[in-house]
Amino acid sequence: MTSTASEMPNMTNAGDIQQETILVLDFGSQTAQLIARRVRDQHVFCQLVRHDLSAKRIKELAPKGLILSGGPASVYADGSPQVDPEIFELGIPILGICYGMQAACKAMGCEIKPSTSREFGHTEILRKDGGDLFAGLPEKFTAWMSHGDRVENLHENFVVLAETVDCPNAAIKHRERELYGIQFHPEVTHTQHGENLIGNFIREICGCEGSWKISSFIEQECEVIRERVGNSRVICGLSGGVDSSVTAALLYKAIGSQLTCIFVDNGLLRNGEREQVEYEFGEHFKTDLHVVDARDRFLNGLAGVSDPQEKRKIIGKTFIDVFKDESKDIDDARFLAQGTLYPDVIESGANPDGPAATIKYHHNVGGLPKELGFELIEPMRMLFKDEVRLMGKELGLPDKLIWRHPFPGPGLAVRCLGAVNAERLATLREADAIFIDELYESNYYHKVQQAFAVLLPLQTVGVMGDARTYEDVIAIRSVDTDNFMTADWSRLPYDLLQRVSTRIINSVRGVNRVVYDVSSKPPSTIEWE
Ligand SMILES: Nc1ncnc2c1ncn2[C@@H]1O[C@H](COP(=O)(O)OP(=O)(O)OP(=O)(O)O)[C@@H](O)[C@H]1O
Ligand SMILES: O=c1[nH]c(=O)c2[nH+]cn([C@@H]3O[C@H](COP(=O)(O)O)[C@@H](O)[C@H]3O)c2[nH]1
Ligand SMILES: NC(=O)CC[C@H](N)C(=O)O
Ligand SMILES: [Mg+2]
Repeated sequence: MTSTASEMPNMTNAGDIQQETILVLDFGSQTAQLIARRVRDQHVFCQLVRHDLSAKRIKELAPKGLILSGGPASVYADGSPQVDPEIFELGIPILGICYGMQAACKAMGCEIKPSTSREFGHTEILRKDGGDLFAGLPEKFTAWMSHGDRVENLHENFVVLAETVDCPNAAIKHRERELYGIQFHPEVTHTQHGENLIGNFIREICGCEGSWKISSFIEQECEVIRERVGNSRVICGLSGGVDSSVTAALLYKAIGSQLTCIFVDNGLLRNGEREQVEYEFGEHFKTDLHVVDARDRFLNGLAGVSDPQEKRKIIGKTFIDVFKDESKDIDDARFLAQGTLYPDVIESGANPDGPAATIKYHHNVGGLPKELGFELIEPMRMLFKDEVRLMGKELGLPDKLIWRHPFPGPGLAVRCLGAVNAERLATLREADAIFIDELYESNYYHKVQQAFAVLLPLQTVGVMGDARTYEDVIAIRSVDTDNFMTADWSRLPYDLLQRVSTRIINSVRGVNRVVYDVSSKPPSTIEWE
């Protein structure tokens, strides 16, 4: 069978989930991802799905529990997202958080209204009842709230577990069903005992044992890969980045010499990157490594294109074309392995069960051509970056590689805003190398999670050697993040920024201005395109 990108062969299908799973129904909360991470911290697999997933589909997926996330809307507003009321008949324990609680209560016949006193930030929670959800928690604790609506006229079927000064129904439980609601957010670290509360829900109430560990995931995936691949060969797109290196290491563990790695020099790489990959993977790892020089092919394809989504699509397609051509000489190369991660999948809106918003087409997911010509193997499609790093460690990869900053597959093309050509790429490459060098020199490289330079599509006026200049602007970006779904800009020391700026302006021809990006994600993203 030849798979197309839209079929997504190893997407979760009915019956796919063997391990105990919690599903988070996403109502658009900024912290929905965080809920999933918190659940996984308890060694229980957790997936984000769309808020209106039908009860029928949920039953097929057979989760041990459901968590309804918060969300920006008001449940009483026209067109606001609602749950399928049938989910309350499935007999699966449910925890509603903020909007999720309000949506559940509305479905159960309670009234939700705008509150006269809204609660944002730290709020004291006062417990009123024992109960499993709060087991082991103190009578009073501080939680993080962010709501303007509240549940009024609580139905008699509910009992109140906790209140705050301004919110009489801060935590509730249905008398007959395993249905809980909390108006505060246990997933954020500002909430005291949030971890215990989530732990109580998934272990005591949903009955999860918590056996989902990276080491068992590796063994399980190796089995799945061996079974799927049989005696065929697997081509792995290897970029030298964390994700594909871990993918390659996992595949090597599973199928050994049936693996061929292809590194594509797409002309969009950073200074010295090709040499580094050739050295590290050719010398240290005994894999069959093909290095393909496809610089002209990519740059010709990108000529005259400045739309970011268009760039990603062209790059995604060219990658596949290169993989196809290169694998012509490789016998029975049926499979293509990629280091696709969960955030790539979610942000591309590519999971039919998942939340729908398309933020950008990651070149390796939404940017893939329809007729792929390979069956995809994406063992980490359900993992977050920090989990992949753990897996890399478990598989014995060196720290230097595991802790490398991520570098997007479309490379410098999405950091060279506007036209992409050899000359502009050279300018960007030089500026980027200086920034990274200074980060290493000052021991900041490993204190931040991702840093890079961006070449802006505009010129500004400068004065150099008493003469007017009208030249390019370089933006530098550095972020602190643990899972790349949310991020804050790094508070780099001024003298470091100053050294970077001086070195770039003095030595990179055609640049007369450097700016530092002070935006967080959200509302910005980490990359500029
Ligand atoms: N230059 C390249 N040659 C071959 N394959 C590539 C190249 N760049 C990206 N890919 C493929 O696309 C996938 C996604 O790229 P992405 O940048 O997200 O991951 P990565 O490079 O492996 O890790 P990191 O996020 O740490 O950079 C890679 O896992 C790899 O399979
Ligand atoms: O392989 C990739 N293909 C892409 O198209 C792509 N876009 C963003 N990124 C990387 O993803 C992380 C989050 O980036 P954003 O905040 O810009 O969405 C950051 O680490 C980005 O570098 C990509 N990686
Ligand atoms: N954080 C939330 O889920 C907010 C829910 C709803 N919009 C409110 O203001 O109450
Ligand atoms: Mg990369």
